[in-house]
Amino acid sequence: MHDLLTDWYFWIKSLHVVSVIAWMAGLFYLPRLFVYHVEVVETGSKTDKLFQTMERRLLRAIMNPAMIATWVFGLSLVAVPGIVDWSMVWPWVKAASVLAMTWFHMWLARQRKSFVSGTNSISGRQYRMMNEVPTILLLFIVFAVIVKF
Ligand code: HEM
Repeated sequence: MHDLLTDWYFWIKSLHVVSVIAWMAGLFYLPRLFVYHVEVVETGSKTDKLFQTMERRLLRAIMNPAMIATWVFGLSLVAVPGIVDWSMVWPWVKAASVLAMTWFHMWLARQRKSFVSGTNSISGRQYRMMNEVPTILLLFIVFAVIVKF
């Protein structure tokens, strides 16, 4: 099994990066949709339903599968012998950041449901601020995996 993972290392890493890109695209875009949904769209209108459809499809068709693929390929990379040295700092920074990114994904999924039930209580400004979370985590993750401090 270890030999197999080593042979496929570059393929797994490529698939990991592709999944990461798809996941990040959604993590950046969904909170932007929420900003416009709160600030411009009237609750119960046709546009409200259209936004709900766009948000549901983005989350279910792109973000959920991309998050799962990122985890599956990422954990496969962890299992490749000699790739992660847990005595260094970077794997811990990366682990904490990906857990935070996953929490952010779940938070967005909860907010999506609040639009469906008409109970959203978060303002456009707050969604704009939350939109910075994935950017900050992305910086931590990329510096961790590439600089490997
Ligand atoms: C979800 C759980 C994740 C796990 C378990 C994981 C694990 C890993 C591991 C073990 C590597 C290999 C490092 C190496 O070859 O030296 C890697 C590479 C990489 N990861 Fe992740 N990762 C995860 C999520 C993410 C996320 C969310 C991002 C970006 C936002 C990301 C970006 C990258 C990049 C860019 C590389 C390639 C670095 C290089 O050039 O070698 N990963 N990941």
